[in-house]
Amino acid sequence: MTNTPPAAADGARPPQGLPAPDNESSTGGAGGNPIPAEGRVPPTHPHAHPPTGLDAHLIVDLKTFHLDVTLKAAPGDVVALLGPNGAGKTTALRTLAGLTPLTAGHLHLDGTPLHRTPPESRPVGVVFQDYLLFPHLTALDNVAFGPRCHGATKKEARAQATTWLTRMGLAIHTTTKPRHLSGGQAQRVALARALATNPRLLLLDEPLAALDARTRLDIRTQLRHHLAEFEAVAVLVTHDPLDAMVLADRLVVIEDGRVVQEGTPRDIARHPRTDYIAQLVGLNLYKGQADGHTVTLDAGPEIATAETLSGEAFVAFPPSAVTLHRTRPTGTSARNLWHCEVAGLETHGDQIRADLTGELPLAADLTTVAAAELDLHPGASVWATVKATQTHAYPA
Ligand SMILES: Nc1ncnc2c1ncn2[C@@H]1O[C@H](COP(=O)(O)OP(=O)(O)OP(=O)(O)O)[C@@H](O)[C@H]1O
Repeated sequence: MTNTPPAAADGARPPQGLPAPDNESSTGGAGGNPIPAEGRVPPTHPHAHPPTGLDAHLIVDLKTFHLDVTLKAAPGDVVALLGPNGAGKTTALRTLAGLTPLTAGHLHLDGTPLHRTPPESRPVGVVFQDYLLFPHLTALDNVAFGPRCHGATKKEARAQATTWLTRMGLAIHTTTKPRHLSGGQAQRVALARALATNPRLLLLDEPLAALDARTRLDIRTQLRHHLAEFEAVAVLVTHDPLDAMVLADRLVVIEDGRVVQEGTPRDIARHPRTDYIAQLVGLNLYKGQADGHTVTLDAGPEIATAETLSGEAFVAFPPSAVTLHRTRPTGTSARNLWHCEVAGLETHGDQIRADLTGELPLAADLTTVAAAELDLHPGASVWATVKATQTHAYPA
């Protein structure tokens, strides 16, 4: 997500258009309520309706971009919005947060229309990518800021903040200021601040993007645990398919302002329906006309499949299912054989990924030793084989 709301990096402006925080450390226990009366709502949000979750049809017209996304989620669901750059994930999240107005459509949470409620009064918690912690406030006061904005007294807010920081394993950091927190600790403080308001909708913008690889692994596990315990709706935006698969129950893939596919991580990984998703989950994907065990691609060649289908179909197989040969193989049991040319080679984990063009454009993975033995280089002519049993065909 690239265009987060006005940053509070200098502590001057709070997230989500909320009033600026009082410096709780300096005002002590006395002091008046800094929150304007019109921005005050009860600390908890009694439901006019039983909690039914999120029911949104987000239609937003920006100058050169049109978003039209339907999102539904039951309490307890964790939904990940995935999509390429510029797809509209940020716009969708900002609209859910009330930072970008709806042009049309609706936004209902637990049966209540939210789009008529100002952002600061919505039962919505947001964790921004760069956390937007107030640098001059301690971890405790940063977290207490959430409930304070939702009308809690200073004492209540601090008690809630202490509970949440303890729950996040940060009890010993209550008096620490953000600059002395590690990335992972700051992330948890930001999550505690959002959760301390008892939101009915939790929004997370690239929650792990600012962390280094090692911290990311730990925090991903912890975040998964906290999200599993969260009993309202959580929506997160991420570029990272692993984060999405680990953290979310359901993925909603957005391309060009529209939902192109949604489902469980397993469904999406097994049945990608666009090139972007196929790339994301690391599969070669083709579309064509199925007739029995053969799918004839729109572009020409045929793929032999294990499944029997008829009509429009997708066929997918992983790059690891491809075997490369420098001369046309004889006596292979693989039913698929294509003549290709190496367009490029790159390291992919501990493998070499060969990008092939020709009869069928495809990606193939092989070991470094195999790549050396085959003397692969850009422009090299190769034969690719794939067993029908390693393909997966499904209706388009
Ligand atoms: N305030 C705005 N006014 C006009 N156009 C905007 C505005 N904000 C975003 N856009 C456009 O809307 C489109 C979607 O942007 P958005 O940031 O929602 O995508 P994204 O999926 O979050 O991308 P990324 O992954 O790069 O963050 C882009 O073309 C962007 O230029």
